[in-house]
Amino acid sequence: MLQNIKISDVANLPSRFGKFKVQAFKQGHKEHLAILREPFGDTPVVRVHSECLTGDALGSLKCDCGDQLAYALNMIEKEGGMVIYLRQEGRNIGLLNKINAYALQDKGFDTVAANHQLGFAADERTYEMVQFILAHYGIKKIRLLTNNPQKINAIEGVEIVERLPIVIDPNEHNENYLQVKKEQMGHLI
Ligand SMILES: Nc1nc2c(ncn2[C@@H]2O[C@H](COP(=O)(O)OP(=O)(O)OP(=O)(O)O)[C@@H](O)[C@H]2O)c(=O)[nH]1
Ligand SMILES: [Zn+2]
Repeated sequence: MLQNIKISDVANLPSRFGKFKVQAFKQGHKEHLAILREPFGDTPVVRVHSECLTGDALGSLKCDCGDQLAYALNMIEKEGGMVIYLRQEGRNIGLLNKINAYALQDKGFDTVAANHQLGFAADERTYEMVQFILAHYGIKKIRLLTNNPQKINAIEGVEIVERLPIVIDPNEHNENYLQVKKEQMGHLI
C-alpha cells in the first residue's frame, strides 16, 4: 500500500459539466485529483484518466483524451461516481518526453514506435493510486469507463463489475493514433 500520501479537504467544483466536488492526493511531487459526483451508490462509475495537457487543456486533436474527459464528466454527472485524474502525462513519460515523441511522430513514427525510440515502454503507467483513492472512499466495486483492457488488469483491490466503453468519434488527426491503440495496444475500439 502507498505511504506518506497527503490528502486535501473536499471542496466544491462547479463546472460546465455540473456540480462536482474535488479532493487532491499528493504522493512525492505528484498531485492527483478525485473529481466527485455524489451520490455514488455502491457501484459507482469510475473513469481513471491519465493527464494529457495537450488534449485535456489545449484542445489537441492528436489524441482522444479531451473528448474522453468530457464524455466521462458528462456521464458521471448523470450516474454518480468519480473521475480519478492521475498525473501520468504521456503515459507516464512526462510532458517533455511526450513532446519529443510528438516530434518523432511528425517524422513518421507511430505512438508506440516513438516511445521505443526514446527508450521507454509503450506505456509506463501504474495504478496503485487508484486503489488508494477508492479505498479512501470505502468503494469496493466499480463500473470502469475505459476501452483499455490493460487498465482493467492493472487496477487492483477493487471489483470491476462492468466495463463501460468510452465512445469518441475519430478525426483526421487522431485516426492513426486510434488505429495503433486498437492494433498494437489491444484497445477495445
Ligand atoms: N507517450 C505518449 N503518450 C501519449 C500520446 N498520446 C497520448 N498520450 C498519453 O496517453 C495517455 C492516455 O492514454 P490512452 O492510451 O489514450 O488511453 P487509456 O487511458 O490507456 O485508455 P482509455 O481508458 O480507453 O482512455 C495520456 O497520459 C496522454 O498524455 C503519445 O503519442 N505518446
Ligand atoms: Zn491525449
